Amino acid sequence: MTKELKGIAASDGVATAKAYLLVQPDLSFSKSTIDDAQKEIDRLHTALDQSNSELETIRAKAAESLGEEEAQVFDAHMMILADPEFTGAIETQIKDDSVNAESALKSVSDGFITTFEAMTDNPYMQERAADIRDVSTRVLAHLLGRSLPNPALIDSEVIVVAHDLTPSDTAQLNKKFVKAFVTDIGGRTAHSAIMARSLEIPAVVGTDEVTKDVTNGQTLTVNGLTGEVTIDPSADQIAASEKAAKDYAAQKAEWAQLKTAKTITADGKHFELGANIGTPKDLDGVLANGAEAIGLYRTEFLYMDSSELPSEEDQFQAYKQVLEAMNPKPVVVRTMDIGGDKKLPYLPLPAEDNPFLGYRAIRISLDRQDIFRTQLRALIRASAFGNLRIMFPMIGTINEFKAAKKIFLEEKDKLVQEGVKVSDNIQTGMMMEIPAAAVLADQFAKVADFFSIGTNDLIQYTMAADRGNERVSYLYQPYNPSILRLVKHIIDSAHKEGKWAGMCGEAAGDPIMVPILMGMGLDEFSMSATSVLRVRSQMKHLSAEYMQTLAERAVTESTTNEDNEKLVAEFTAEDK
Ligand SMILES: C=C(OP(=O)(O)O)C(=O)O
Ligand SMILES: [Mg+2]
Repeated sequence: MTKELKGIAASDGVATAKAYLLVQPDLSFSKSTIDDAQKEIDRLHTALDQSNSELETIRAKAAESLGEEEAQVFDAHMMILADPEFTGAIETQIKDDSVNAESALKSVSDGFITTFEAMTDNPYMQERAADIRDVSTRVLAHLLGRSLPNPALIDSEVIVVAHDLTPSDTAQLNKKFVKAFVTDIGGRTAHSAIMARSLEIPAVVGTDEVTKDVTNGQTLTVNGLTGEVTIDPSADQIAASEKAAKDYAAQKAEWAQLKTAKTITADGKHFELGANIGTPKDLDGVLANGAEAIGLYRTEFLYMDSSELPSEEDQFQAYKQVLEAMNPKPVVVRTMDIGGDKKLPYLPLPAEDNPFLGYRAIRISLDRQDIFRTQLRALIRASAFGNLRIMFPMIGTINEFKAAKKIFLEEKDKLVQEGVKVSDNIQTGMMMEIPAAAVLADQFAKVADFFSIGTNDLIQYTMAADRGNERVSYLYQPYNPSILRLVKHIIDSAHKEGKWAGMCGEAAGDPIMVPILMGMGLDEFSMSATSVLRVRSQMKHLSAEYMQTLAERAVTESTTNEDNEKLVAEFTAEDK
C-alpha cells in the first residue's frame, strides 16, 4: 500500500528504484547446554565456511567497485576465520563447557576483543579487535540462519534504506548502483549528508521510521529536493517522480553553462565561490563545477580512509596533488578535525557523553603534537606547489590559536633550516564555529589571517541543537537573527583588520542565506561542489548593493528565522 513520508532534504536529486535495507538483523540468542559437542562443532564449521565464501564474494566486489585498497580489510577478516587459535578456542569451549556454538563463539571473541582493546599503546592490535568483532558477527549470523546486509554486494540499482549511515558506510556506497538513500535519523549537516552531496547521491534523512515501513525490494521514490519519500508509489506518482528527475537534470544542464564564468552579481560585484572537499578524489567534482577555490579541505577523511595514522609522505602527496590541480587558485586546508561523528578505529578515544563538546579537532592536535606536527610538516612541504592556506578547526580561545600558530611556525622554521623549499606566503586562519570565538571575533581578527565561518557547528552550539538530531531540527535555524548577528560581527571584524572572511558551513550554499551573506559582504562562499553552479546562477540575478538593505533589516528588524525567510522572499522576488 502506498505510503508517504516526509524527512529532511539532505542531497539534491530525484530517484525511483527498489529498496535495499541496510539494517542489522536481530542476532540475539540464548546460551544452552548441549549433549552432542561434535554436532555443535560441525555447525560452527559450516558457519565458518559460509562466512568465508561470503567474504570472498564481498572482497571481489569491493575490489571491483571501490578499489584494491578498500578491499584489503576483508583479507584480515578471512585470516581470522582461518586462524586455529581463534577457531580452536571456540571448539575447546564447546567441548569443555558443553555449550552451544553461539555462546562459545561470543565468549571467545569477547575475550580476544577485551585483550586487544586494552593494548592502548598498540593501534595495530586495537584495530584487530574491530576486525574480530566484525567477523564474529558474520559467523553468528550464519549460525542463526540470518543474513547480514552489505553495501559492497549491491550490484543493481537500489535505494539504500538505513537507520543511520556513518561517514564510512557512505564512503562504501557505489554511486553506479545506489540511486539514493533514506534514513531514520540524521540532519542536513551530518557528515554522511555532506558526503552524499559530494557524491551527488540524492538523500532524505530524519524520516523517523523508514526502516519500519519499508521491506527489501519495495519500490520507492525519493525526492532529495523536497524531503519526500513514497513507498509503493502508484503509476502516476512514479511518472511524477520521473518528471521531477528530468526537470532537475534540465536545470542542472542550464547551470552547467556557467562553468567557466566568473561569479558576478547583477550590479557587477565579484564573489569567490569555492568548493569543500574531503579527499583528492573530489577534485574532479571541483573542476567539473567550475569552483574558484577550495574553501575547505576536510583532511580528517585522509585519516579515516587509512588503517593507521597517515605518514608525512602520504599526506604530502595528497596535499601536493590538490594544490597542484588548483594552482594558482587558493586551497584552504583544515587540519584534522576528528571527534564528534568522525572517528578513527586506530585512535580509540574514550567514550564521551557529549562527543561534540569533547575531545576533538584542535583540542586533540594540541594534545597529540606528534600527530599535529606531522600534518603541518606535510602541509608546509606541499606549500611550494600551490596557493596554500592553513586553517585550524574548533578554535575557542585566543590561546589555542596562538599555540597552534606557534607550532606551525616552529615546523616551518625547521623545514627552512633543513633546506626544504616552502612558500613564504602561507596564510593561517581559523574556523569560526564556536560562539565564544565568534563573540570575540574583533580580537581574533588581530591574530588570524582569515576566518571561515563553520555554520554547521556554529548553529548547533549557538542554538544548543545537535546538528544530527532530527527531533531538534526545528531549532537548527540558519536565519535566526542570533546567528546572523554573529555572522555579521565576524565579517565586520575581519574587514576592520583588513582580513577576509569566508563561510564553509552548508549555509554558504543555502539559497535563502546567499542573498543575506552577499549583503553582509562575505568575501568567499565555500560549499559542496555540486552547489557552486546553482549559487553562481542565483548571484547573477541579484544586486549586492540592494542585498545590503536586506542584510541590515535581517539583523535589526527580524525576530525569528521565519521573519527572515519572508524578508528574503520579498527582496529577491523582483530579481533585484
Ligand atoms: C564546515 C564545518 O565543519 P564540519 O562540518 O566538518 O564540522 C562547520 O562546522 O560548519
Ligand atoms: Mg565544524
